[in-house]
Amino acid sequence: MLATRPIIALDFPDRATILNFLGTFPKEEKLFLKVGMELFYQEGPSIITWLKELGHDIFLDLKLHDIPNTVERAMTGIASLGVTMTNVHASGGQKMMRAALRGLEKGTKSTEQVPLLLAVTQLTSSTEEMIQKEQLVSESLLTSVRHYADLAYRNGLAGVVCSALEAEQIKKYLDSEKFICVTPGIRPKGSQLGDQKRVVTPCVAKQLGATYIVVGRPITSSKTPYDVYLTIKNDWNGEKTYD
Ligand SMILES: O=c1ccn([C@@H]2O[C@H](COP(=O)(O)O)[C@@H](O)[C@H]2O)c(=O)[nH]1
Repeated sequence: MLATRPIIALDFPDRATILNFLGTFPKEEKLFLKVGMELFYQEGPSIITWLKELGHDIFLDLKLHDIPNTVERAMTGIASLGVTMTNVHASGGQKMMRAALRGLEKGTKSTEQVPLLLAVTQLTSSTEEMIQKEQLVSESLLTSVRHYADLAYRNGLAGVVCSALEAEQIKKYLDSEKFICVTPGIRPKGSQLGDQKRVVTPCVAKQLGATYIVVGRPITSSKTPYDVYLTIKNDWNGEKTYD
């Protein structure tokens, strides 16, 4: 399985700004949008209903990380929103991951699909040095990411959030092509890295086995978001490369 549409990270403060942003896209273009903490905490669940009514698919990226009971109950609420994908931090542990799945199953209507549950491994803004010094991880970053992916896989999650740099290794390690690798830290050649550390271009992400790419600022900060979106989409789909 390989997604054709890049997921756009809608890191905006409110509905008015999104209306402006989406106004630069043709109305008939159905997008895969990621709603994260900034937008969800400002606008609340109604933002999801609204974006879905416009015909878009939603990845709700709240990265839950709490005790299993709390995460289970929160996920029941999230499932009722009808999102396609959502996530937890893998470092919350196996019990928490299983609780999250239970919550999603409880909250999903019998006529709808249970949202895909992903586990965030190591943030794409983290480096080898950071995880060793700040998290006291004694293994390499790749080993840590693979370990979290393995926990997610063995506990029935659909996939992980990781850098595309690790996607190939994860799939090999788990011997599963179906396991989803959703990869932020995507930067077309020449674009600003910002706080991202483990980055690749859309084209390289595909070669490395990413299932989905997540792109925010290269599109949302552009003066021509739709053009940039199409260029990234083409690069991801192998129709054009940057050099
Ligand atoms: O490891 C992670 C997990 C989530 N993200 C999110 O993806 C987007 C990336 O945005 P850019 O503007 O393209 O950097 C953002 O919403 C993050 O919260 C991530 O970057 N890394």
